[in-house]
Amino acid sequence: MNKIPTLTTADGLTLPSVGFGTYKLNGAVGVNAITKALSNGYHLLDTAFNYENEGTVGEAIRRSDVPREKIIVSSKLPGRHHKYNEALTTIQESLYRAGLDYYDMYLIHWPNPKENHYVEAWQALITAQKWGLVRSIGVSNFLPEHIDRLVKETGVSPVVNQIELHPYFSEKQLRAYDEKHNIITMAWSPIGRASSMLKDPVIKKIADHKGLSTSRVILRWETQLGVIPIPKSSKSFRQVENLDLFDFKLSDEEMQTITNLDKPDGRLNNQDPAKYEEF
Ligand SMILES: NC(=O)C1=CN([C@@H]2O[C@H](COP(=O)(O)OP(=O)(O)OC[C@H]3O[C@@H](n4cnc5c(N)ncnc54)[C@H](OP(=O)(O)O)[C@@H]3O)[C@@H](O)[C@H]2O)C=CC1
Ligand SMILES: O=C(O)C(=O)[C@@H](O)[C@H](O)C(=O)CO
Repeated sequence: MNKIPTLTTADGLTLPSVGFGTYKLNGAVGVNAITKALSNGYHLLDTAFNYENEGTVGEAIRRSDVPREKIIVSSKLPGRHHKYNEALTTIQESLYRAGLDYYDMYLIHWPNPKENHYVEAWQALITAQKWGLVRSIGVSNFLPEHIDRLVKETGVSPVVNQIELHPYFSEKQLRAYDEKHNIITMAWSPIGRASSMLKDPVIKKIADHKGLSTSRVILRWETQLGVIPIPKSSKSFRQVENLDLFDFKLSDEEMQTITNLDKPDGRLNNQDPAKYEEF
């Protein structure tokens, strides 16, 4: 397998251009899957307070042969703890759960604009970074209006925005906004949670022509867009497949053909961050 390229955040953190999603990987089964992912070459792990598996991630890191300092561990603040003091306590709890001294990246999971405490949450992340609890800070599911407000009220920009992104929802405008503001876009559910997207005839035609699986074509499309996909798999052979993206390329025409699959209602579960709230 070819070496995995890296991207560098605005504040100097080096990120592998593909990460590993851990939602639903819990307990002993989760520890085995995540330890395997580390040995298969994933050095960016995505977790969240709400996944209730930060302990699982921490245990996998301890069991792995990969040194802690070679791994980017990223977690997320839940919507119910956006108030400043609660947010700081939650980040500390997140670290205790994982048994780690620091996170490399910490994100606000959802903006929850009706609750309207996300600026306070951001101030807490800024403090956590000053205290050395987290190396870099970012957001997830934030729209430009939410990020503009963070920057206006605190002067500090997130370095990452993790959003739903796959061929049926390719987020052209939000990607352009992130790029303009030097924010790296990460793609969640990058293969659409193995939905019918993996059988899409347009993607399948490109995949068949190149002798590849549809998941590899989709993940390669994302990396060529400059986005970091974080596919999850409990199976070692799929983990390997999903990382094997760097010995082939999609042509400009193939890229555009996949981008054209975008649909306005292409979200998997209709989770529009302007309205959807998660606690
Ligand atoms: N910030 C946010 O709000 C959100 C963040 N996330 C993050 O993004 C990560 C990835 O998204 P997720 O929702 O898990 O969905 P993914 O798009 O990563 O799909 C995961 C599903 O695809 C299957 N799969 C994986 N690889 C293959 C393959 N090569 N061929 C066929 N099937 C495959 C997996 O099954 P199996 O395990 O059996 O291989 C699993 O069912 C999450 O784990 C989480 O870390 C997710 C949602 C929201
Ligand atoms: O996986 C995540 O990070 C989420 O935010 C999930 O809650 C996701 O949105 C979901 O699965 C909701 O049903």
